[in-house]
Amino acid sequence: MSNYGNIVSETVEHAIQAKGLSKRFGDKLAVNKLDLNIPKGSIYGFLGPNGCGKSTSIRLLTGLLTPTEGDVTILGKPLLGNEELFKKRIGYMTQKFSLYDTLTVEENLNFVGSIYSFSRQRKKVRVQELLHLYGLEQQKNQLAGSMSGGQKQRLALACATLHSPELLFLDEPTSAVDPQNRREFWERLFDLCDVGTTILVSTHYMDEAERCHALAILEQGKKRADGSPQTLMDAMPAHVVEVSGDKLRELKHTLIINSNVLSAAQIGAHLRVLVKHCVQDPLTFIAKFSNNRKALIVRPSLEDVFVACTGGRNVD
Ligand SMILES: Nc1ncnc2c1ncn2[C@@H]1O[C@H](COP(=O)(O)OP(=O)(O)OP(=O)(O)O)[C@@H](O)[C@H]1O
Repeated sequence: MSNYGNIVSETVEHAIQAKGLSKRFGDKLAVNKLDLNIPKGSIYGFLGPNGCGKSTSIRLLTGLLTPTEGDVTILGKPLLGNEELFKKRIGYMTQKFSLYDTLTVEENLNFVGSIYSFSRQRKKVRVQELLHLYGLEQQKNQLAGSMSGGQKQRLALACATLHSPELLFLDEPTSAVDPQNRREFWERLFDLCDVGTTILVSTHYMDEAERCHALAILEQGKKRADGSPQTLMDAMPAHVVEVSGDKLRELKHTLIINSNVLSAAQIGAHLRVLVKHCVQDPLTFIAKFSNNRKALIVRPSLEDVFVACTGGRNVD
């Protein structure tokens, strides 16, 4: 169902559009002139380090924060003035999962159903459906506070989607869970996407960002690059050279002070070096320092793109 592949087409319907979106807290410009065009039915990622403005951007797009400047259009209508209307069409899962620890799994879901004014019968049916869908039937009488990270995450997603929102915002939803739970969680996101839900997810993790149909790399409140993972990798603004041999730490320290080197990081038995595009022949350039060590030009990864776009600062 995703129409991300048609993003260049004029006929693409957008779930989220933002133009010049900015948010200032005192002297701090947390979000700086953000432009977004996110097609309906796609999974879009915000990738960036702590404090780069991911959560603030999400709060601006959900109407929980008022922008200092800029406009947001959600599902074809301006967000400003329609915040109440959108409450029923938007789901939001926060980093902390926002569960009531002293309520059971079922009580948490019932509570959300009441917030959305579901009738008793509709609530009963929907809660049973979600308990089944998210594998929580066995835990339905367990207090949310006593559940594992993965179970809490499933319950939080069930709560955020109880009212079947067309648009779902997920703020670092997998920070507290193990890789297996992260995998399963992403399968559930694609199931939601398949029935037409548009999902915006923020993350620190490269592997998660690579699962998105498209993503924005954010740094210090600014969008440094955006596009599908493949497009970003194809348009990588640096050469990637992998060097192998001995004394790689020594070589790293020599390379990193050269102004044509964006980054040098050891990955296993290789040194992965990002050389600026202005260097015409990166292998000859590296050979000047590498003392007959083996060097190869390799395909960029999303992490290389991230490093090149953000000047070498790492996500944590
Ligand atoms: N209510 C606020 N008042 C003042 N400063 C704020 C407020 N909310 C966020 N900030 C600042 O804005 C910047 C962006 O914060 P934000 O929480 O959006 O980043 P983030 O990318 O979501 O970080 P994290 O990954 O740690 O959640 C940070 O410097 C933060 O301290």
